[in-house]
Amino acid sequence: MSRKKNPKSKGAPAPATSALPASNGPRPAHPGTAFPGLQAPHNGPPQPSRTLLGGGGDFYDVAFKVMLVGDSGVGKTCLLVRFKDGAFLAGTFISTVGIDFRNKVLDVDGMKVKLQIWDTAGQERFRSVTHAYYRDAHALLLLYDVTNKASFDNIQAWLTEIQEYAQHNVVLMLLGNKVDSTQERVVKREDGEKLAKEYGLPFMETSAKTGLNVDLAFTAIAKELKQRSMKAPSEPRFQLHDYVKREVRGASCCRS
Ligand SMILES: Nc1nc2c(ncn2[C@@H]2O[C@H](COP(=O)(O)OP(=O)(O)OP(=O)(O)O)[C@@H](O)[C@H]2O)c(=O)[nH]1
Ligand SMILES: [Mg+2]
Repeated sequence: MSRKKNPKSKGAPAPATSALPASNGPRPAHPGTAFPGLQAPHNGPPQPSRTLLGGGGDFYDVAFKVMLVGDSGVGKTCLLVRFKDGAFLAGTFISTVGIDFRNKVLDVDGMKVKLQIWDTAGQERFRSVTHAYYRDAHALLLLYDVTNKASFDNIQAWLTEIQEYAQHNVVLMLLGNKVDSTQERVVKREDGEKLAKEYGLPFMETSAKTGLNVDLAFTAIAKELKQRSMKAPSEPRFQLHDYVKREVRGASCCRS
């Protein structure tokens, strides 16, 4: 992934031209066009089609683009790495440059759902790069860091940005990350819940370090997107809020 040492401790900003997808997936000609399985442009309802992606043998029925957004350092890259590889990136914080993505195919109730997950740079100087990608996102995971009050206070600004640049029907979820850091916590779970309720968002606390609720966050998004993509769903409508409330684990719990 395109990662760069935190500029707070090092030199000049990298040029925005480094904001290209990495070679770990298909390289789109334009943002949001890397969906061979999608029949509709941008974020219109994707039509199922069994597709073989690249040489990796990744069959899928339907594909969606999910974006991770939030302040620099909240743990977007770590969350993605935890979900994709089941590992935690400990040690020196290496800030993402521009934008990057990883693919993961999930089995959602018998259907192969491919998530193309875009990991954005939280740093202000890459904001214009990120703006260009919002338009094609089917879902957004908006993160703050429970040990960083400013990242929580900035959620409102992120929501304004999302309102301006994302599709009006984008699936949005609020995540309070780093709940393993109990000593350093400054944002209470209730505060996150209150904010989420105010904006009508599903909410959960996560830890990229322990894996708490990480799979759940992506699975919930995949279920919602899959349901939306089906013209005449045979099963009862998936209720994202109810599902999250039912499945979410507390920070004191050890399950992921
Ligand atoms: N304790 C703890 N540390 C975490 C967690 N997630 C991320 N970190 C640490 O927080 C720092 C920032 O994580 P990143 O994932 O690189 O943050 P980011 O949001 O991608 O930051 P930008 O790329 O600059 O936008 C790193 O030092 C991680 O090790 C977590 O769940 N728990
Ligand atoms: Mg990052």
